[in-house]
Amino acid sequence: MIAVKHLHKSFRVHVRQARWIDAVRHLWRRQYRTVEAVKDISFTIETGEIVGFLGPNGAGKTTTMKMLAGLLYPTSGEITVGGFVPFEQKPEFKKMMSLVMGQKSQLIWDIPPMETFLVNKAIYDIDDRTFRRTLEELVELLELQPLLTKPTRSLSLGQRMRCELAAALLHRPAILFLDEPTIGLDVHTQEKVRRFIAEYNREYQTTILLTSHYMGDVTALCDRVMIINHGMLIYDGELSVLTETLAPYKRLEIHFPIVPSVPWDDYGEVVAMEDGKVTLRVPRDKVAEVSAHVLQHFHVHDLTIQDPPMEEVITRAFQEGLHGS
Ligand SMILES: Nc1ncnc2c1ncn2[C@@H]1O[C@H](COP(=O)(O)OP(=O)(O)OP(=O)(O)O)[C@@H](O)[C@H]1O
Repeated sequence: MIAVKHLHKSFRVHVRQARWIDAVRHLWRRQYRTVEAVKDISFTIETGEIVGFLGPNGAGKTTTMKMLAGLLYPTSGEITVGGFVPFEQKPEFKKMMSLVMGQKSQLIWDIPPMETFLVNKAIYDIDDRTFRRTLEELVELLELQPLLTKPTRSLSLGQRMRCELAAALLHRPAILFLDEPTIGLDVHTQEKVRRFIAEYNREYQTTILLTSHYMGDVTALCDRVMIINHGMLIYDGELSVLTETLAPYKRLEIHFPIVPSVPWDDYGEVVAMEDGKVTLRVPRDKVAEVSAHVLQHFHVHDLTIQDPPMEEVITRAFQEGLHGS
């Protein structure tokens, strides 16, 4: 569905002078430098996949997404999305994809969302029946009924994002680029948006590329992740493999009425010792044995086994400079 080969994008940026005298001198002779935002990345994404696109700030995620959506022209390399070359901006291409940016609204600010939906209906040439049916379904899934006729500017961030998603999906795109769709939303709304994306993908086999700084989005939605750092793809593979390779341990949280006074270091690395709770980092191959031992020898209220926090795994990926699999 999406194929990217040796993609590069560099920007020519004006160098600002720190001293005013240099700034004046360079008014006539501006200095430029080249920022290589994306350096030789290649990947393919199959129909129906949800792929997480991760990386620190400035890594090149948005630049890549904009090239995939046809908003930026690559410096070199090839992109095909659903058989189209995005920057040619063919009307058929625009009808098959949508780009949602958490930081940028496509809703018209001064009018209610319903009016933007009607504008999109005209732009995408959606017939009345299909429009009504699709809108009905999106209104129900995203709980939009009370929002449809309120001015967009009066909506909360979460309400607006739900309307953004509806606006982006009215023409039933086969491909969805989601750039930080949950940014700034409260935990409850993040959860709602996530559930919606998962359901929508299941129902329509929509191909989704998602960037997010919230690991909850990634763990809930993506089996596969691509990690980009300094414009280069450093990992492309299963999220679970990444976790197992970079964090070959699990977290054991054990709750007691009173924490027994024993050398917990013998069981694993002690991450935290709190009132009534011990958190251990235990190698994956020792987890079953340690858990069984603890349950057998102590009065335990509760014991949970968790994967290490995703933030930790991703940070390690950047530090260890992984190479694409
Ligand atoms: N229009 C532009 N002109 C000049 N430089 C740009 C432009 N757009 C992006 N860049 C630069 O390209 C690099 C990659 O930026 P990009 O926005 O793609 O990163 P990102 O991974 O999306 O970061 P974030 O998570 O902060 O959104 C950065 O160094 C950025 O400053």
